[in-house]
Amino acid sequence: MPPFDVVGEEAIRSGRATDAYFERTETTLRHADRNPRVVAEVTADQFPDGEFELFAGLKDAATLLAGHDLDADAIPEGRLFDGGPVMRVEGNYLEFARLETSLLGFLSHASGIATAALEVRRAAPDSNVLSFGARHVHPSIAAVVERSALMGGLDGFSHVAAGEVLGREASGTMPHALMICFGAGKQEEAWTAFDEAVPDDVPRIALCDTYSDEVDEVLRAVDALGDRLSGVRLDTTSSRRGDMRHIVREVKWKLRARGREDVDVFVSGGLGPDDLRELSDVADGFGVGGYVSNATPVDFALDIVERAGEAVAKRGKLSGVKEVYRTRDGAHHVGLRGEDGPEGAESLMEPLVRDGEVVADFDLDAATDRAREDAELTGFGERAH
Ligand SMILES: O=P(O)(O)OC[C@H]1O[C@H](OP(=O)(O)OP(=O)(O)O)[C@H](O)[C@@H]1O
Repeated sequence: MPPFDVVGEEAIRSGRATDAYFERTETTLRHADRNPRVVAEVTADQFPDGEFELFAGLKDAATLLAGHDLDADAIPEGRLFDGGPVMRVEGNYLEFARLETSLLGFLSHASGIATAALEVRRAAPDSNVLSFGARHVHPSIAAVVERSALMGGLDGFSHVAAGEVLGREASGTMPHALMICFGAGKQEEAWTAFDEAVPDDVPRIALCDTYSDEVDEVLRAVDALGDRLSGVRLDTTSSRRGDMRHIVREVKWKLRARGREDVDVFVSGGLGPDDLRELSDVADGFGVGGYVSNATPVDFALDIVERAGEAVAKRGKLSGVKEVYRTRDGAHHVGLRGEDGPEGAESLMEPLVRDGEVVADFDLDAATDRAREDAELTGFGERAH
């Protein structure tokens, strides 16, 4: 038995990370000597409805398909979509039947998290926003959470091992546990010990809400660390929160009165886009956890839409191979392959896998840029969203 309840990489790659009915399907199709050439599409909604979502998780999905005798196309990571396929797979069905479960899981979870991150980003476009939510999810998907958060436009993340996977460094300073290890009335000792202990390149951001009033602790942190203090974090628990906007403004006022306008004020704890809209003109940065990491996965399904060259579909699904477009005015359009798209519209599908070889690249910064540009074009995350 493995030490943790984790389905491993080998099970995912080999296709054992699947639902049992695909194994039964394979057995039945082989028994019947039937393995049709099909086109299958991954779709969340059939038609556009004005609600965009951000596409993520494609790097892992492509890795899953690699080495199988099939072709695949997809919209690039970081594009917004609203109805119609985000991906299509063409090949003999038995090449990829058992991969459906993991394929949808890779895309669904990452896209849900990336969409929530983009909402957060759009709510406070100029603030420093970090992803703090890995603690809410199974550790085996921490890198998925942090990569998706970055794709949505967050500025950094807290999870150390996810940073190793992504080749980026985790951020963060001190929890309440550190303050409590020193004890009430000894906040100065905790902040000073932190300053003495951690490397110089770690920002000195003092947690200022543990035992007493936020303004009081902030001014004490200023006195304790002097010029070395670069910021303060207010993580006031919800039962004691009061008017956070007023508290932040008062903190900023009193920092200014001390000649310490340079000290940044960060807010964290239970925040979502509405809170960031409310606070972004007074606070300098935010830590956002559960709103992003606990996002509902996108409800993707994989459906066969063409069998042996003939358009097919189950009831309620649209038959035939489709293309998706971004129109000049920022709308999403779904049409049949071979038809002309709307005039001036951009076709979104690109080659992903050819003859089992991954032909796309998955640069995270480029995906983040696409997400920002698409959000601006489509109006994603504006108040009405
Ligand atoms: O609330 P979320 O948006 O999900 O963000 C994550 C929260 O987790 C931490 O607090 P927590 O009280 O769990 O830990 P701490 O007391 O050690 O800081 C962190 O300080 C955030 O407030």
